[in-house]
Amino acid sequence: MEKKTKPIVIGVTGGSGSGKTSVSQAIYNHFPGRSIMMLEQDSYYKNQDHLDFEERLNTNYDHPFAFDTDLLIKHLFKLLNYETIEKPVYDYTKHTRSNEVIVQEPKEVIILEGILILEDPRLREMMDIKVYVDTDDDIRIIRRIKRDIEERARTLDHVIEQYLGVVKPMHTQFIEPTKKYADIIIPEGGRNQVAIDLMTTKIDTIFKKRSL
Ligand SMILES: Nc1ncnc2c1ncn2[C@@H]1O[C@H](COP(=O)(O)OP(=O)(O)O)[C@@H](O)[C@H]1O
Ligand SMILES: O=c1ccn([C@@H]2O[C@H](COP(=O)(O)O)[C@@H](O)[C@H]2O)c(=O)[nH]1
Repeated sequence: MEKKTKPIVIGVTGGSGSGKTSVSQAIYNHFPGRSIMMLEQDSYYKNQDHLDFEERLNTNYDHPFAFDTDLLIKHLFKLLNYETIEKPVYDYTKHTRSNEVIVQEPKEVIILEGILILEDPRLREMMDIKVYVDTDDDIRIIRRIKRDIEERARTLDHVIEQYLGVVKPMHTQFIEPTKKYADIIIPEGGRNQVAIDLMTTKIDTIFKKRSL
């Protein structure tokens, strides 16, 4: 009996501020109206409704324990089985899940993006292509300061304290070491058009093979 095809999972990882969201968006935007979707690991940060705001501020968001990885894996399995999921929505300003969910229909190509997606062997096992966006630490912190103040309602002092206390050491301990699992390493994220073209060409081939 012919083996049924399953959706393709492309994992895109890298440190905070490396440009992995920009790379993933650029790939996704190349295929308007096609069977492709984004799945952000950030959506699977654990619910923290039981903690007060001060405690949430002190959570280590760069440790694998911060994520509800079981739920992410469950949803990924459903998508690979062509089932619809209800994706959680994370609110960075409140440091917890919002009450909303996004109904996400299955697609042929899934771009899974996040800082620690290559850290869990179960997730690695589910990916067909693994990409690591490799950007210097100084560039990443500059981007993070700008983004966290403008978009995530943080103060400069908080961003610096969090970076030195948690983000940097967790990056060294958990994120950087996952580079060895990558099939492709993209230097300097967002604007590496050559790398984005290579990825979109590969996805085009997948669509053609599936007559999509
Ligand atoms: N190549 C780039 N040059 C300049 N700014 C960039 C570049 N790539 C991303 N950015 C900016 O840096 C910030 C972080 O990028 P993002 O793609 O969200 O990174 P990540 O998802 O890895 O945290 C965003 O504000 C984004 O617009
Ligand atoms: O409530 C939260 C949740 C996450 N963070 C930080 O976000 C980054 C991951 O997002 P990127 O888009 O990859 O930067 C992670 O480093 C956490 O520290 C947070 O500050 N608060």
